[in-house]
Amino acid sequence: MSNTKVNKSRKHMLFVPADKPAMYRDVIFYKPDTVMFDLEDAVSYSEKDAARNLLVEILQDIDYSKNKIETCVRINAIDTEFFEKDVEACVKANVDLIRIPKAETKEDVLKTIETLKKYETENKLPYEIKIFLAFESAKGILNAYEISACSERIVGIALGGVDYLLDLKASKLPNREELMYARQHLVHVGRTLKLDVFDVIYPKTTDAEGFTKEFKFIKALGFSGKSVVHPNQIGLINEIVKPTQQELEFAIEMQKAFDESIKNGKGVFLFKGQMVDKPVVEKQLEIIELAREMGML
Ligand SMILES: CC(C)(COP(=O)(O)OP(=O)(O)OC[C@H]1O[C@@H](n2cnc3c(N)ncnc32)[C@H](O)[C@@H]1OP(=O)(O)O)[C@@H](O)C(=O)NCCC(=O)NCCSC(=O)C[C@@](O)(CC(=O)O)C(=O)O
Ligand SMILES: [Mg+2]
Repeated sequence: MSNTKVNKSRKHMLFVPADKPAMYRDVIFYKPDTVMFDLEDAVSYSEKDAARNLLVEILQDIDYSKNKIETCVRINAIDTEFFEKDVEACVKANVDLIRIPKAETKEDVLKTIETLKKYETENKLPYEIKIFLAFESAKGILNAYEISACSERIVGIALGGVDYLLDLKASKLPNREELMYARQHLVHVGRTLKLDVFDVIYPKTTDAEGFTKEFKFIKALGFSGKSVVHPNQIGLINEIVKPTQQELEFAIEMQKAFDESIKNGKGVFLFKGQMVDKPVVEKQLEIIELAREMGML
């Protein structure tokens, strides 16, 4: 994973409205993989400047990377009066990532990156801020591959379900069937380009059962993780993805058996009644890696 200061895979990105000072410190206890301070839709027009100033002030003070938390800021779109100041603030706040909302064209994303480069150079930033793109419209979804492939800075993509439904003039179905096309399209784009792929927010913050069902479903579709709006949802994701002790032991045993088999010149063999070859072992290696990240090893 391409990441400037924090080196672990992303499963959750926690939205924090950038105008809520009390939430900034609490985030350290919730331990999201990525904290995403929002300057866009969670902040009202009258508070945009104050929120941006607060963000720079607090991020110069708190070092989230010490707690292995990656920082991201969702900026306002390029066609707003806030855009340029938001980008400058991200550089001054030394963030790891910028999330570009409502991405629709390659040209706008490239212009955003040019603006970012200008401020990085002016401020002599010693690293490159990476980019996460959110697709939130029919046009964005259709152009997603071309846009996502336009720069090496792009490390992940996300589906913004609330705005997407508005744009599509669609409504929520019981199992979110209306999102299937966009979800599967973005998973294909993300996996082709080796980017993280993030699913829509789940707005019912106290519905653990509904959240768990939806998270298991989107993991099975191939998503890396989910944008979340409440700390409760971080714990739920950790519980779902954390391998059981039994799964971990199985993975370690299979890896050992595979290494032995390779030494003996055999690429395929039977392990506990199951055929095993390279891709089967690679899946188990993901479990071992995740267990390591989650402190089980
Ligand atoms: C919903 C609510 C107000 C409820 O708060 P409440 O305080 O009533 O909740 P409580 O349960 O009482 O909180 C218990 C304790 O946790 C603390 N706590 C709660 N949430 C926390 C948090 N996020 N970060 C840190 N701390 C938190 C709280 O401060 C309290 O701390 P304490 O007082 O010390 O006990 C709050 O969660 C919240 O603001 N969420 C983020 C909302 C947001 O950013 N929306 C914009 C992004 S989506 C969008 O724009 C759509 C999108 O664009 C998306 C896309 O593109 O993907 C699209 O198109 O789909
Ligand atoms: Mg949105």
